[in-house]
Amino acid sequence: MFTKSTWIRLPRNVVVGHGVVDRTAEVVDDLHLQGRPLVVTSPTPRSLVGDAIESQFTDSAVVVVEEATFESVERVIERAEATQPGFLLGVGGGKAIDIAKMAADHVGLGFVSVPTAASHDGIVSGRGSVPEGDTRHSVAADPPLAVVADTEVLAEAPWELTTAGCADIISNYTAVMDWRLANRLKDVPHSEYAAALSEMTAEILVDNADSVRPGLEESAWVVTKALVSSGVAMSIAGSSRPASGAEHLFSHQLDRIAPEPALHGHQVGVGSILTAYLHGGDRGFWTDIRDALRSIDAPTTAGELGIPPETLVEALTTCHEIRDRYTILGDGMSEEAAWETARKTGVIE
Ligand SMILES: NC(=O)c1ccc[n+]([C@@H]2O[C@H](COP(=O)([O-])OP(=O)(O)OC[C@H]3O[C@@H](n4cnc5c(N)ncnc54)[C@H](O)[C@@H]3O)[C@@H](O)[C@H]2O)c1
Ligand SMILES: O=P(O)(O)OC[C@@H](O)CO
Ligand SMILES: [Zn+2]
Repeated sequence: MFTKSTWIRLPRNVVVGHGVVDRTAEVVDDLHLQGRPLVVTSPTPRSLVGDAIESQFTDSAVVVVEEATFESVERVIERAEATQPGFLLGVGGGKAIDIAKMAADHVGLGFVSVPTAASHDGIVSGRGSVPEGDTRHSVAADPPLAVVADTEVLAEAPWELTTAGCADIISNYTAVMDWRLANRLKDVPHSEYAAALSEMTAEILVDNADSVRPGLEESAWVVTKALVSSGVAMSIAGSSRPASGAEHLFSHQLDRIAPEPALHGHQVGVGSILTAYLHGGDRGFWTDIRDALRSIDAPTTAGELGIPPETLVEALTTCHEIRDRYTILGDGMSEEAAWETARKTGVIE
């Protein structure tokens, strides 16, 4: 008897292009959302597009968040209970969008994602990523009802935010390898459609790396399309598996232990060099990953990340513990092997 079922949640409208932030109210109308918005944002994005967004609504409430924590989610929920909005707008980088997404899910309201940086593939996904104690949760949440990605705003964002988004996409290669391995070894549920879409997204981005250059609105367009596509792969999978393997565990651990963590995308990019090496050894394709990262100006070494070598090795040897997600790291690497991997790949000079 056939008993399988799936429920793929996707945004209804994805609006990408020049000046579209001024059409946020129109996008909201198209979704038939009622009432006023609660804008969830952080200080810089608020100063950049806050007025442009708020002026489109007769009345709006705002909550400013700084970190992706459960306390921040709680604060947004309290603000929503106090202000009774009709929907939430998440405006900013990955952290503000994750918090808005999770709070909206909790209070049962619709949510619209307005990224101000092309820095991560949570723009569209039905996941929220939050650290807690020794672990890192990938929380299921309703994906945004709509995405409003203004390429003018995204192109003016600091270049390193865009290169972080590119690296988050390039890391899909190793995430998919880990997912296939986990399926073969541990019978972890796997979707070949989601895996293929995730890999293809990385491939298209790498093929177009030449057109990804600072200040070009065309670059913001190329990268945003890839981030949307990667988020859709996560929605099809019903998990972050197609875009998050051991390279993400490594980055999540750096977020916990590094004196000054780097951007999420930059850390997963370097993690991807390391885990690509583990998948294939000397004959592996880790050099392709490194070269792809270099071609879009993303970091490829501990030094470029600003992470001390000892911290990087500690993250590599302990990150398998932070989540129950089987990857190439298995039940952990020895310290010697971690140093060797980091040196052979040039991640530690
Ligand atoms: N839910 C998911 O599926 C998913 C996917 C990928 C990443 N993430 C999460 O997203 C976070 C990483 O996102 P991030 O790299 O955007 O970090 P972030 O949200 O901390 O943003 C980085 C900084 O850039 C600022 N910023 C945003 N737009 C700007 C602009 N236009 N100009 C100047 N500054 C601007 C932000 O205010 C912040 O200070 C991590 O917590 C990661 O786990 C989630
Ligand atoms: O579930 P996590 O590991 O937070 O991954 C989500 C996202 O960062 C994938 O690019
Ligand atoms: Zn990521």
